[in-house]
Amino acid sequence: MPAREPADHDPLDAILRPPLDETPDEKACRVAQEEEARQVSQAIDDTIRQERLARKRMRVVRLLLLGQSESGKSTTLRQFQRLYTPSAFREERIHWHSIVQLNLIRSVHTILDALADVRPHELPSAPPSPGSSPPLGPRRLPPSLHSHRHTVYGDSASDTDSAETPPAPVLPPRLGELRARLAPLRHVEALLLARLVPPSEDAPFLPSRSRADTTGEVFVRPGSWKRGWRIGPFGSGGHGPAGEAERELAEEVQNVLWRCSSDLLTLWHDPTVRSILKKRKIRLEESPGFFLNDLPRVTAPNYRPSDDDVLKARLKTVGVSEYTFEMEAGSESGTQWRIIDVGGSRSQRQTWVPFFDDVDAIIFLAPISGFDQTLAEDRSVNRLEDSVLLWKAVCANKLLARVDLVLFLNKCDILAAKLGAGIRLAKYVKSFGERPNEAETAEKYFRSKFNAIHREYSPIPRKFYGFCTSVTSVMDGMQDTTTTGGIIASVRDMVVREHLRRSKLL
Ligand SMILES: Nc1nc2c(ncn2[C@@H]2O[C@H](COP(=O)(O)OP(=O)(O)OP(=O)(O)O)[C@@H](O)[C@H]2O)c(=O)[nH]1
Ligand SMILES: [Mg+2]
Repeated sequence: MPAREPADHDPLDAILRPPLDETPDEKACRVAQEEEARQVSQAIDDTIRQERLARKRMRVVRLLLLGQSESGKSTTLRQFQRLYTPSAFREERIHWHSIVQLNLIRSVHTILDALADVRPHELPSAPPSPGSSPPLGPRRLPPSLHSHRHTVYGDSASDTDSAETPPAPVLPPRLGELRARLAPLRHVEALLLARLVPPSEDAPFLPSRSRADTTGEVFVRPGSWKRGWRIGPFGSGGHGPAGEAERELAEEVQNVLWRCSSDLLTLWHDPTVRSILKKRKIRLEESPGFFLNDLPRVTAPNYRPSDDDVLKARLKTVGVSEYTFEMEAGSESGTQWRIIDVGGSRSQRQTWVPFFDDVDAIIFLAPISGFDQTLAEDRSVNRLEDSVLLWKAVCANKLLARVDLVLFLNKCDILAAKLGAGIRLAKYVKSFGERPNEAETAEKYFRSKFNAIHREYSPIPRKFYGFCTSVTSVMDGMQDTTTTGGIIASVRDMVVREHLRRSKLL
């Protein structure tokens, strides 16, 4: 057996030790080389230290927004912009002008589509009929309605049949005339879409129009739509012939809307229209991008979107958009934020995972008002159920085990409106049981359910941050955690705290 080396023996030392027969010249050369090497190594160490310090000083905070489509991710992002980079937010408001117009026109088309095949039982004087979708075959009508011979899709069988088979679809003539007068809106919609999406891009419509649901969503890829939309309708930006053409187009759109304005008001306030929408369970007021209650303002020639309009407007996200900004004010001034907003529809969700790697916190949005709705992309899936499954998956994800999750139980305003209108939560969520059908009780119930999932599925214990939100609200009160501004401020504090804790580990 070889003899054991002394404990402090360093095998490298023997190799690096200068030779015993080193001449004075060789020694001087070696010492000079060693000094040079030391300086190079010192410089490398300094660079690394400085980079680390710069990273800490710059404080890049990464925040990822997750949740199903229409949950409110992009709206939350806009709230961050409104609250922390208000001047940039104000400058961008003009870009939303045409999105609001498109949203408005889409609501109008939902009504006009519903008027295309009105059935007698949907008229206000008609007795209630079981279910919202009447049978399409011939039926016996109440005598008072037999006189209506005006049909909108010319059911020939009803014309030839005896008294047993009265005409099926009927539309009061005044509504037929309104429909005809509002036909130019189709053209305006096409103009807006062509202007919004350059010809090389994907078609901006998702093909999902149906009678019960008002989707048929406009989408554009992030970053591209504002480029095609540089010019506001009031001559902001854009010179030369292209700018002139853009301005003319914008004026034409605004003129048509202005000319249609009183017909639009008549249509929206018509009791027959309201009755038809109600019987078909079309609740436009609760749909994304609802501007029919703002008709005079939005159709006026001098219309400019307000903060509220920008938050209420609907533009579906396809792909991933990363918004980087520096806080303009407050103690966090200088902090760079990267907020990553992803598309939430099912086909978009595979884009999420690459962002799990380097994120300080996640805001997960669960729109609890969706308990009686199905996904636009899959009519067999209940929205609330989808949110619960997504939340479970996010909580259980090992890559996110050490990331703080913030839950926004969103669209509480719509939840309150639905329960207030008599829609019973227990009919859709059996476990809600006999609890009072009130928003406050429902919010508490959902909070505890989502909290329980968080506890059960998180790979390692972590704190639960859950808020009931209506992220379209412009109520601020930074100290008040019941307002959107207050909630976002406390999320910001939490995220910054977490970020600092992580950077200390660098
Ligand atoms: N009433 C109400 N509307 C909301 C609320 N949150 C979002 N909305 C509206 O719902 C619509 C959808 O919100 P978005 O922020 O576009 O949803 P998203 O999660 O980004 O959806 P995708 O881009 O499809 O993934 C918009 O018209 C918003 O104005 C809310 O709390 N209350
Ligand atoms: Mg979005």
